[in-house]
Amino acid sequence: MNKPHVFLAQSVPDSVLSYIADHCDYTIWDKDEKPTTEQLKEILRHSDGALLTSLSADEELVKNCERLKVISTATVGYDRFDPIGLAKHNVYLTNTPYVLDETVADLLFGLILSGSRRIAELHKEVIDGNWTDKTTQPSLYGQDVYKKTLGIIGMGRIGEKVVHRAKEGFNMSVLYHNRSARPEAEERYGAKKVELDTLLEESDIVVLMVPLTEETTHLIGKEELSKMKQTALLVNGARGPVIDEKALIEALTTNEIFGAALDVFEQEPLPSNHPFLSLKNVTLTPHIGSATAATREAMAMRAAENLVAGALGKTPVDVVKK
Ligand SMILES: NC(=O)c1ccc[n+]([C@@H]2O[C@H](COP(=O)([O-])OP(=O)(O)OC[C@H]3O[C@@H](n4cnc5c(N)ncnc54)[C@H](O)[C@@H]3O)[C@@H](O)[C@H]2O)c1
Ligand SMILES: O=C(O)[C@H](O)CO
Repeated sequence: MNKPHVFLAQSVPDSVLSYIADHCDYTIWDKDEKPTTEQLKEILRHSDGALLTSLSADEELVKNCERLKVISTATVGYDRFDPIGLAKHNVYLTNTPYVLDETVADLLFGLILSGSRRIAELHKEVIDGNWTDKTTQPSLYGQDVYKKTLGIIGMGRIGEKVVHRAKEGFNMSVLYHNRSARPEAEERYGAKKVELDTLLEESDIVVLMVPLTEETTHLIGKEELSKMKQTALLVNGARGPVIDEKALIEALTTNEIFGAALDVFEQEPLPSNHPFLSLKNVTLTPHIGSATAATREAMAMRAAENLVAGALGKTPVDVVKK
């Protein structure tokens, strides 16, 4: 029997490629520039499945792809894909939940600690040869994390792992804002579900961990920032557009809040003239929430398992239901 054919828009680890090759024939896109929409349409017309992690897909892309059964992304966030549009043409969208939760929560705690204790800012002072008596003056003191109040917006898989670290490691109080109540987390961590405004007003550290949707676009803007404490830190591990960056730059410039620690941005990579780059009260990382060798390999394998299952005509484990 002929194997199904899958398209890989980017390379994958050898172990993952070998798994795919056991079940499918494959083509890998090996050019530096991404395929154009027209090239992609043509490729997908001849594919049973596709791994499109760094690309996007909607109804228009797949409407003439009779063979195509699955589009897999090696990410948990799927905001660049339209699961409803794909489903209209019997194409599953799959993502990679669970396997990255602990790793992303670790990074978020790195951002919390860096932002609160000014680690990135003072690291730069040391590197630049500016370690003088002034470096330890009160105006450069940080904020405590231990026993402070963490406000988590988006108490999902990753949000809960952040809360676990906050409670078990740092004895923090936890407020959360989520679409639905999480009674287990309330019982386990003493987390309290509150309205967004209350969370903003009462938290020392506000962490964003919601998916990017119409509803969460610019969830944090001028008005929301004005409700935060002047000593508060804003941490974004979700997606850049969840924050209105213009409003955040204003709040950081006028010290309306203490600082921000950000892994995601409205435009990625950040343009070289971006105002964030000249602010001191920010920690910036280049969207590396899940970027450890082990986790990225686990994500690639999970994406491959979904891809292969779909291409073979089975229902993949991680079908995005919207
Ligand atoms: N920085 C990174 O590298 C990185 C890594 C992984 C995930 N992410 C982002 O984090 C997001 C969350 O991942 P997850 O696996 O925890 O997802 P999840 O679905 O388990 O959790 C998201 C939570 O947000 C809640 N939510 C959704 N819309 C909301 C709204 N309007 N108001 C309040 N709560 C809302 C949901 O109820 C859910 O509990 C992903 O969608 C992705 O965009 C980023
Ligand atoms: O959504 C995800 O999995 C991360 O942002 C990695 O891109």
